[in-house]
Amino acid sequence: MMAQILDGTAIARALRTRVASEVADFVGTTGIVPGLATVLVGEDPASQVYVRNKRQSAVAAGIRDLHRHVDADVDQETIAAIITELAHNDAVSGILLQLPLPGRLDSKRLINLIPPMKDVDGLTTLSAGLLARSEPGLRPCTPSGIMSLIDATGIDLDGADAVVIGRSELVGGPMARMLLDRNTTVTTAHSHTRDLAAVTMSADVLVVAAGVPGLIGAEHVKSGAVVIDVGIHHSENGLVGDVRFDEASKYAGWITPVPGGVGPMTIATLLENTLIAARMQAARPV
Ligand SMILES: Nc1nc(=O)c2c([nH]1)NC[C@@H]1CN(c3ccc(C(=O)N[C@@H](CCC(=O)O)C(=O)O)cc3)C=[N+]21
Ligand SMILES: [Mg+2]
Repeated sequence: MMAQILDGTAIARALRTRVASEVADFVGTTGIVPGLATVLVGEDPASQVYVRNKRQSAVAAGIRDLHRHVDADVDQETIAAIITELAHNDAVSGILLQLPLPGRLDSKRLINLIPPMKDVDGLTTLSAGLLARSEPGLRPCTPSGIMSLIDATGIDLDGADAVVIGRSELVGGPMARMLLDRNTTVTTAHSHTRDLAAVTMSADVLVVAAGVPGLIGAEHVKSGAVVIDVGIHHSENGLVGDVRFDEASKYAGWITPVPGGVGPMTIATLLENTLIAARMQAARPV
């Protein structure tokens, strides 16, 4: 049996179309055009590609594009002032500070200058706390997009075994929490896990966000599992993930490709969060 492909490109396109139509309705009823402010520091080529994709997708969905690009040698106070200006700017519904930042900048302090209602990346300490308590709030885009992918398979998550590899603040941490909120039995594995295959072989849902190219192969995948590959690495053979696709797809029931899996869902979810943010601010201004 070969796995069915979880086509993130197609599922993200459908989500972007739905968001675009809801944005048009929102503009019609409120007169407010949602705005997304992306903040890019420096010239990292991958970050430039991602930010360009986010801006283009926003415009295509009827969201206003407010971009700030600052030099790599910017100091902490300058970028703090930019974020504070965006925080008070009524044209801005959502603020996304593209990561990683140059190491001498204090990312956490800068992210926490984003008001919770404009935190479309779900990365502030407050948004993380709301998720930890299962209270309503903006959720990080990648795990939220992955939940949409898993739901597209139609599998029943209640009582299922889920394994997340990785515990980052951007992906693995919030992913485990969101799967728990859907009543799965969640295990988090990471670089210190002794016997990875022993843990992953029971997974009905396996989310791989380890940042290690080709970490997961045939010996890790339970028959029929949903396998989500968050990894994205440049290699001689183009982009590859954390999962050896050729091997894992022989056993998985569903599997995401790289590219065309999680990446497009991250961007579509960012647009969804920007609309949610605009709705919150229309109801109760920041
Ligand atoms: N504050 C912040 N929020 C983020 O959400 C964030 C971030 N910083 N820093 C970096 C990571 C990475 N990320 C991706 C988004 C889209 C694709 C994407 O569209 N990938 C395409 C391929 C793109 C390509 O060709 O390189 C795909 O997988 O099909 C990938 C990765 C968001 N991130
Ligand atoms: Mg890790």
